[in-house]
Amino acid sequence: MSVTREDILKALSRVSDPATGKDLVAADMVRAPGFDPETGLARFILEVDPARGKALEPLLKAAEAAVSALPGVTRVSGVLTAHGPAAAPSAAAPARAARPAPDGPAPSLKLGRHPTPQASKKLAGVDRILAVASGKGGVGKSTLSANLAVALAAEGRRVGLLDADIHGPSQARMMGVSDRPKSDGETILPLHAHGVTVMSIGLMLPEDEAVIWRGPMLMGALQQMMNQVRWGDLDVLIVDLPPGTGDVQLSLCQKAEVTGALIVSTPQDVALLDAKKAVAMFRKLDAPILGMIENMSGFVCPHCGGESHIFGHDGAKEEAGRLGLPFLGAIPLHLAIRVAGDDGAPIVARDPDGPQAAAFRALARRLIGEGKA
Ligand SMILES: Nc1ncnc2c1ncn2[C@@H]1O[C@H](COP(=O)(O)OP(=O)(O)OP(=O)(O)O)[C@@H](O)[C@H]1O
Repeated sequence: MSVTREDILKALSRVSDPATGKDLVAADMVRAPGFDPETGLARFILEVDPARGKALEPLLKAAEAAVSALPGVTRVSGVLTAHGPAAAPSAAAPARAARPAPDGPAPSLKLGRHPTPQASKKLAGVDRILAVASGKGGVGKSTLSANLAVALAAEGRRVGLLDADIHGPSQARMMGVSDRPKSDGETILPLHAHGVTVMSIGLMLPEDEAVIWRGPMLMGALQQMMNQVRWGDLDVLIVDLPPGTGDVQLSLCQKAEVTGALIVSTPQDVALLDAKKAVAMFRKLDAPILGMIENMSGFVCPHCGGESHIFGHDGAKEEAGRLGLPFLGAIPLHLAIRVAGDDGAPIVARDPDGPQAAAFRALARRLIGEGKA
């Protein structure tokens, strides 16, 4: 039996928000109701005040129960999404250790709106946009993005680094920036570290605010980070993407002209399987893929200097060959790389001529040599 949009709205109009006494439809909280007759899945989004966050979980449950009672619905997926301006962090919401505490009130810019139409996919003043992506989390995307940014800057390029990993931003920690970016209400002034212009959504929002963002909210936030940050003239803007093949990746390719994607993977089969999905996504979105990079390629013992291949060896190189992509290099797994990133000075900044920086610097020189960065 098919369920219509109106059926879902009718069910949701029988659920009231206890805070206002209004039903969800009358309160204009319902977005994107939909039904998939093949799977029996009904979907909807509730757009809510971010300040109420988790307190609205029972309301979401009640809304899902109302929709699941409709004949023909076998599963329900309701999502809470936030609207409204970013608030300053509250004492009740301590920042995660990985995120430095911003030192002032949030800029008055309203982050977290739905995407708006834009005339062009070109970012004024920005020559190239490189997307750093991976299918799987934790493979070293952020480490590569930060070190590549610093390495390109060391070669004299004008480089921006945008942390678009909205649910797990780490560039503020890796690049060692903690000040709250300033804003004139129209534009956001980015920060600068190690010769790179840096911006992270993690510097703009209290941690518990973006976690409930989905779909259009993520897209809107990314669009604002691209267009409202005063990047200045850049040879290259590196975008550190979240892991996977979700809304942020899609939105970046739809809203901006990605000149090249770099796919990071460890040599393990599971990571490579996910990397293949990322490659397929960029191909579908017509974004050029510059190649694959193998991170954590071999473990270099800090004591004896010997190398062991904990996660296997050459997996990404072989996969790149199978996919018809260039293999752009292997980064060793080394304690110094992790420690430098945790300390806010990527290894290329901390020890530019050392052996661990070499692979990142070679990648930067190769991309410049090929006119890609
Ligand atoms: N080559 C390396 N040698 C040593 N440690 C590394 C290396 N690459 C990454 N790491 C460490 O592994 C952890 C995960 O790396 P990173 O945050 O860069 O991955 P990610 O793919 O961006 O993760 P996420 O999916 O959370 O965004 C970090 O602690 C980082 O310091």
